[in-house]
Amino acid sequence: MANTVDKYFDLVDQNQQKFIETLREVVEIPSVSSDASKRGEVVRMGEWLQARWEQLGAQCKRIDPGKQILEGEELDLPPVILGQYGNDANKKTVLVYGHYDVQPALLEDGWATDPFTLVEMDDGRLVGRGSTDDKGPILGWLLCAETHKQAGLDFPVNLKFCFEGMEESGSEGLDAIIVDQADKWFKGTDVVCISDNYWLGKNKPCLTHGLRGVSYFHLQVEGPGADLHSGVFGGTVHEPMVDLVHLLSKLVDTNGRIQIPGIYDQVMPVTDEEELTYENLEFSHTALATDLKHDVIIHAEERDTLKHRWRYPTLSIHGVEGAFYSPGDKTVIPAKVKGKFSLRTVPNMEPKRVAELVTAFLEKEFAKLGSKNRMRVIETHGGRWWYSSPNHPNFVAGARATELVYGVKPDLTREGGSIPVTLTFEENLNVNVLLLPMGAADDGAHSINEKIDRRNYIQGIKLLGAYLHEVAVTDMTA
Ligand SMILES: C[C@H](N)C(=O)N[C@@H](Cc1c[nH]cn1)C(=O)O
Ligand SMILES: [Zn+2]
Ligand SMILES: [Zn+2]
Repeated sequence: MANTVDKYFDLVDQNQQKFIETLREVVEIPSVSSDASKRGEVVRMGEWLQARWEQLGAQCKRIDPGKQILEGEELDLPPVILGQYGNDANKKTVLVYGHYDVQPALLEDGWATDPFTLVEMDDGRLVGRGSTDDKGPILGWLLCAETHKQAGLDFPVNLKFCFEGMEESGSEGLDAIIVDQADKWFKGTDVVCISDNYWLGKNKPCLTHGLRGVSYFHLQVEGPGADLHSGVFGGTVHEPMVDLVHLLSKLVDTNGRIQIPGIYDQVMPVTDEEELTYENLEFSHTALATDLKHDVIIHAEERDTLKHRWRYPTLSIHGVEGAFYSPGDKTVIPAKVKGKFSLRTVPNMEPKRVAELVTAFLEKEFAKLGSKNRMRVIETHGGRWWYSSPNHPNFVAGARATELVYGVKPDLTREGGSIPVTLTFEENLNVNVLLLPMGAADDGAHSINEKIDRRNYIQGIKLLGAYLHEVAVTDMTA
């Protein structure tokens, strides 16, 4: 094994520039799943992936999950690309998952360069939307397989893959496909690996064994039939935006404490054993404050910041649809506004209970306003939290691979973000799932100037390959 892996590492080093060009090609496809006008681009990205894997000899199956209504338009959901690369009864079978859709990005949001053009900076940052979330990592699996084939190296496992184009918009349609394909396409899977999250800092790699869930809400307040002149109607009608701002202000206090009664009732208490897991992690408020560009950290202790990222629920307010937001001064009373907020959920919160508590609270608060406007709470998408033991041999394989590539033992972390499909794989395939991130803490996923460092991208391609070689020689039944 050592010889093959060394050859593989050498080839990855030699092909660095080519791999960056491949990343450039996919960043140029603006596959934004939340934007109806970009749906064709999301599909094009899925087709790009399928074509490239088929060229390599993988057997692929495209599943179109159905329709969705977005911005009042009926749209085809982007395809789920399932694949099988290699089918040797003597090898283990690893299923990898990733997503080829990205978050929205506009130059005017504050990007220094065009978000859909990959730019390599002097300090090694490869800047472009999707570079770290999740186009870099999904290319990692492809480039690993291509490199083995080009060099005539034996591929260590049978690889199954599942790539979706709706992760950033609630993975609509995917759960049903996984349930349906559990005994078909996914049959024979020994372990699952997902590369779609980030290290805790900039230098120390990690393995991740937990994710928070997400419950996303629209709070709609509707009043008059059309926007009104504030000089004529201000002070004489109930304004939807005024009601909405009142309601949004009740959800969470300025120290991040959720104000919805009952929301913390289902949260698992911290045990002494869990306390120990916050020791010796490579995480510092100094580094975090630098990444944030301004010290806006609420908590005094690092471990409290991590607890509020990993194991306590949080509530964030994202935006208001229908409100005036352009430059300049418009004296309008918007007729209908939608406040958007989400909760990140943790063990043992149940999504149904969360929705009930949120709705009951907002209805009560709205009633107190005595407004003649109409209010609705709509849960638009959700995903469940996931928590797993990091003692499974799949994690041992991930740790060995990390040591081989980076020369250090990885930290064991949980992730504040959500990858809803993780639990669906675990429950329906009855196998262990490992999260093996490629990117670093300061990559700026979902933010402006998203990047992946050249180091993380190239070493990450090695890491995914090394992991597959380690799985091949690790007893997964232990
Ligand atoms: C962690 C992962 N890379 C990610 O960014 N997940 C998203 C999933 C999501 C849910 N609703 C919209 N997107 C996230 O955690 O926000
Ligand atoms: Zn992602
Ligand atoms: Zn994301």
